[in-house]
Amino acid sequence: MSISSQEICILPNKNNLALLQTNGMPGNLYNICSNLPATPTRLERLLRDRELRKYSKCLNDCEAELPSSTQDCFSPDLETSTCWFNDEELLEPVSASRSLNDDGERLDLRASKQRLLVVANRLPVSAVRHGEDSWQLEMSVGGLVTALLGVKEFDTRWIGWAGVNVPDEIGQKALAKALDEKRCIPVFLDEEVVHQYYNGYCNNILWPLFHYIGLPQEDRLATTRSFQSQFDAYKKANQLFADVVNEHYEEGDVVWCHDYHLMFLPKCLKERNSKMKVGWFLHTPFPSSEIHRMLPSRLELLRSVLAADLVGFHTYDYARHFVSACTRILGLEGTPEGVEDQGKLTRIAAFPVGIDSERFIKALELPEVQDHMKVLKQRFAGRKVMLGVDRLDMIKGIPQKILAFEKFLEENPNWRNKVVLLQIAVPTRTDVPEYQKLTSQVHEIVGRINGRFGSLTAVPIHHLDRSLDFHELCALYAVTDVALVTSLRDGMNLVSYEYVACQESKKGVLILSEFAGAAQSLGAGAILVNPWNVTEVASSIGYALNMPADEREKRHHHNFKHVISHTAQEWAATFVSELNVTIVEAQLRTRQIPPPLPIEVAVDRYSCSNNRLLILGFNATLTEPVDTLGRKDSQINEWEPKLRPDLQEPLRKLCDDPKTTVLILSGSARNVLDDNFSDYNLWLAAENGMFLRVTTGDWMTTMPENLSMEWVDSVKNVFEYFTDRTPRSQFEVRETSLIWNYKYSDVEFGRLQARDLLQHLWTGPISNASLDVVQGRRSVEVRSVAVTKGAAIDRILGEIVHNKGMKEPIDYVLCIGHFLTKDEDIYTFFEPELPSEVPASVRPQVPTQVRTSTAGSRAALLLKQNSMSAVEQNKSYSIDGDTLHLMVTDRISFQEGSSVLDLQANDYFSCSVARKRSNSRYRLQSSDEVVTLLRELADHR
Ligand SMILES: O=P(O)(O)OC[C@H]1O[C@H](O[C@H]2O[C@H](CO)[C@@H](O)[C@H](O)[C@H]2O)[C@H](O)[C@@H](O)[C@@H]1O
Ligand SMILES: O=c1ccn([C@@H]2O[C@H](COP(=O)(O)OP(=O)(O)O)[C@@H](O)[C@H]2O)c(=O)[nH]1
Repeated sequence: MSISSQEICILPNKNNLALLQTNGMPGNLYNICSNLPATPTRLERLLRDRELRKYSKCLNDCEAELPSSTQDCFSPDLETSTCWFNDEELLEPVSASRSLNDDGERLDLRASKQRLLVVANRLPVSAVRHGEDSWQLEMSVGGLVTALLGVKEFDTRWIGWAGVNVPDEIGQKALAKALDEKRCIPVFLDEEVVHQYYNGYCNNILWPLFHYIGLPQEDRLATTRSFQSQFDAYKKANQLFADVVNEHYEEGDVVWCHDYHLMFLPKCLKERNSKMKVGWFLHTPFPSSEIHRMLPSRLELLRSVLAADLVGFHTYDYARHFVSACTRILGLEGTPEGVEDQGKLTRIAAFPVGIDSERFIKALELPEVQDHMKVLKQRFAGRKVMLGVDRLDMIKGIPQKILAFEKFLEENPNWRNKVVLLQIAVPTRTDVPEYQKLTSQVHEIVGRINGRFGSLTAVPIHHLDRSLDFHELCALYAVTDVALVTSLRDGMNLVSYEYVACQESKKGVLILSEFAGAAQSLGAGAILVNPWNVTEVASSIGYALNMPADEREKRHHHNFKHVISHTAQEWAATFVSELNVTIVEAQLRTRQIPPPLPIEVAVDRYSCSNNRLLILGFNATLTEPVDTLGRKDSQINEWEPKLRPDLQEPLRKLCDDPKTTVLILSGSARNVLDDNFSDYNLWLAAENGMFLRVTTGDWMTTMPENLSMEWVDSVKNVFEYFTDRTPRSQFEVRETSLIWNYKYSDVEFGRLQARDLLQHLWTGPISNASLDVVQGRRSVEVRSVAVTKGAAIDRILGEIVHNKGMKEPIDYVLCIGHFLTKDEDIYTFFEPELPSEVPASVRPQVPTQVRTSTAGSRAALLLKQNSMSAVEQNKSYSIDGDTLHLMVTDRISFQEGSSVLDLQANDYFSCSVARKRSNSRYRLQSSDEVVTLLRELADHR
């Protein structure tokens, strides 16, 4: 039995329950098929890569002990004045260390580092113009910069916007040159694009939406109106980034796109070069699909991101939301590995970012930091100091923090002169009106509280609207007693990591919002709070200030261990390693997909043959493609499948060709085929071949004699029950099978219901019946064991040959369809020596031998020319209403002689339609391609 990710075909049996896995759940059977023997699994590759990294780090550490002249790295100075980040290690260029081949197998310690193009809206430096061709570079502020500056394992180049408009060529050249020294490459965006793309679409639409703030209340309508032009600017800006990447890309580079500013970039890059290794990482939360679906551009954004090979998030929750958006909004398949679209898998995973902890720990020893610490200690002597460090952004919950502090002072008068809140509020996105409003709001609250609780000599809140330099910040982190992080939502929040890194001697307490990604990693050591609950935050402040030393120590120790082991370096290395592995895996998977049908060859062989058989599936092969989510009426359409109008003419021509026999072989009921094909001169096989009719004659049944249908009523009851309880699901009763379809229902609810249904079928009243329960992508079908297209074709061929009085053997077979794996036995029927488990990659593309005239091997195939007596002797007829029953027993003995099927290897074409994996020899992408094929055949008589 072959198994695909879409359908699992299992005989009802309690022991099979372990196999009952719906897509998107661990243990999906897809894993089983994708693991070719002797091929390392993804986990094996990743573990091996991790080992190599550890080994290489160990070696680098040893190298670091060597005199500096023996090391081949240089560190350009960063020209800064107000820059707080001026460490010489930053933005360092290449030094030798290690390299992995694509399989992660070889360690070459002297080879150069892997080239990494980091593409982010913001460069680590922002430019300030000092003259026509003179620029000063200042370090940019924000967690993304902090995280990426910690990435040192690669030969990295940054591509991004320098935060300034440079309209003139002289200025652009000079800036590019200055940036080049820092291994940065600028993307120039003009003022209008920045306004619409950065201030508008990024920071006024995506940012608030991704942080669950919703669109700005006051100008919501204005935003709605300007949405399209902002989205156009967003796409345009992304294309400009792509152009710069393409200009600097070298084969083998890893291109790592960052954040919500560049969701369109993976698509732009892959369209130009599908071989480029592209990863995309989101630094913000990815919201529930219920939020994402509000975006008018929801489909485009998701699809563009999915063009990447690997998509990363800080937490499993964000990753889960993204997968859910893809399944609910795009209707794609979510698997444990990621999201699958037309056979292309985009891997989705969580990669929590960290900081370069060593840098902070070492900085505490520097004299300038020690000096700052001394000053701060003197300044706040006798008072406990609480610290807040945030960009002045509405997601950071600064007003909520200050209000909680006010409540604490209100309720704890004894603390009023003994505690101070130091709030560093770094100005950010100052051109966006919402941010301007926030600044005034915060100033107002701070003023009010200081007025209320301040004295002539001291105020409870020290609020600074500015950034600090690195040394000042480290000193602050080190001397304060409590850090207060009250983000309403925050992708990660690196401030909390930095605070922990600097608290090894003081063991201060971290109060951390449960809505920051960091809560998932530092949650055990921190005091977690809901920032919206001012009372809870106020009491947590009291708890933190009064916490005994041993509890502080325990909590700090836990977090410190995490911060020093989950560093930015580790984050980047893990992401890139996983990206490399994903690419290797994608190549392996591609080899499992059948190659496209060589239409020219199929047509050419067709025109050279004399007695051709065309076996065509109906649903999704000859019908219009239906779009599950895009069109609201598609469910209704699918209830009544219709032959595509553009197929009518070619099909008629093919049917009228005396050298061609056309057989429509479908799971559909007889009336459906009658409705569509009565006017054509062809053969209809309904219900997977259990009923057969030449359109000039009556229906007959080819059901095996002993086929029991006693189970139908019980299964029908079960299906009715589930249909009632699953909105938009439906079930169809056919004569030999029952199908429950939940394609249009809520994906997750549908899956859960299917799981329940299957469990009931396997353990309930019909568990001992001889049935196949076939789980389709979003359906469950129950049929008798003997009912498959492959089993029926045997009898059908016998009848066709007999009925037509064929004198010549069939010398060309084209069999195309969108068949369930269970029904793909029809493909192997014509080449039985091929085991169905053999993946497409291993199958010979041109088979050496297909079915020929060996006597006596299979019923109804081998007939003595001019004599149908063998078949006739084994046939019996009965009449039931309008139906003529043709009973053919499975075992028929044949007289020796020539065959009705004399098929050369290259005259047999099995071909799946719109299937990701298949046992067919070839594939067609969609029914559109079927149209092309049939038109071509019809033109070659
Ligand atoms: O570049 P700006 O528009 O001035 O904004 C600064 C950065 O803010 C965001 O940072 C996020 O990334 C951090 C690191 O992963 C994470 O800890 C934090 O929770 C996020 O808010 C934004 O995502 C960056 O693109 C901006 O550069
Ligand atoms: O005056 C300051 C205050 C903070 N930061 C840095 O800004 C980053 C803030 O990152 P976080 O993840 O906490 O939030 P984001 O601002 O990225 O949303 C941290 O690395 C801080 O050290 C800074 O560069 N200058």
